[in-house]
Amino acid sequence: MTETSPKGTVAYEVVDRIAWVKFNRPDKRNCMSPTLNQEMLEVIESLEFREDVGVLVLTGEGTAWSAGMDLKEYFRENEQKGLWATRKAQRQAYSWWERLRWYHKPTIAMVNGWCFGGGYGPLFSCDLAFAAEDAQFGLSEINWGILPGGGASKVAAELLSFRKAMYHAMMGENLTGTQAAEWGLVNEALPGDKLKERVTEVANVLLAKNAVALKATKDAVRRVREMTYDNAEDYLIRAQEAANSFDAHGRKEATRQFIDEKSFKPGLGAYDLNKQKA
Ligand SMILES: CC(C)(COP(=O)(O)OP(=O)(O)OC[C@H]1O[C@@H](n2cnc3c(N)ncnc32)[C@H](O)[C@@H]1OP(=O)(O)O)[C@@H](O)C(=O)NCCC(=O)NCCSC(=O)/C=C/c1ccc(O)cc1
Repeated sequence: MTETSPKGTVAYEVVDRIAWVKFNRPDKRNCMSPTLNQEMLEVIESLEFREDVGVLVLTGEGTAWSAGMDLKEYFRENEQKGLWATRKAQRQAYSWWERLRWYHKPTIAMVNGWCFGGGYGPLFSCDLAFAAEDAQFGLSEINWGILPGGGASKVAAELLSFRKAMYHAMMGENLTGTQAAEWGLVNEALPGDKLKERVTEVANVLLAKNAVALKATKDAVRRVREMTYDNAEDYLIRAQEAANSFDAHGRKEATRQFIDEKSFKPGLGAYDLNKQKA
């Protein structure tokens, strides 16, 4: 059953351990107002540690994923109120993107349509991203006279080559979902009517993996990007040991199924979570 946040800017439902969370301002192409940012934080926080949630998918109602920041409510109205209001609105936006970057469960962006500017923040926050072939991605900031702020330039520089990031940020041209996949902004592009099926398939693969190891893995990939090789090696030893203290049995059970029972090969798939011996 679909539920909505109190002011209706976010819709969500949990089906078979997948939380489908939607930007829900289709009339405004799901642009992010301060209300949406506040409500999105509350919704994702409420889902994060629910036992019936194993994966979160972020998508959009209607023709847009998100048309970026709300130029009226996020920018103009806050600028009129003063710096305090601008800073507050920034904190509201950045805090849910940050929360999502380090989310306890795996996260997937399912980009169904328009994705502009500020939308690159949550796009990067999600661990994986799948787009409709005809979705449109753009750093449109240059087209209305600002730089790609709110992390958008950083996302372009993180996910694209230097030349492509420059072109994308400076030219104000859009990429289709297909091009976004070729450029590395998203993992894959699919026909719109196949998008949900593929995302569900990916989510189900993740649901069958060891959840403690998945959280450690997604954090590790984000953290090591900024480390030297030696620091990464050290961090990964510690992260592995910390993960083991939360899940002492998983690795031992997987080893048992591989070495003793010979019922699976780690190189070819995940061990059976349901077989754990007492
Ligand atoms: C191509 C779009 C996405 C769709 O076109 P459409 O399907 O023909 O729809 P409409 O343009 O008719 O839009 C429907 C409604 O949604 C509204 N809308 C549609 N995007 C918007 C919108 N970003 N705002 C505020 N109303 C909108 C639009 O004004 C209109 O409102 P209304 O006339 O009342 O029905 C078009 O709406 C459009 O170009 N939108 C603007 C995209 C855009 O440049 N986004 C902003 C990028 S910049 C950014 O995000 C900044 C990041 C940032 C982050 C943090 C920071 O601290 C600093 C910076």
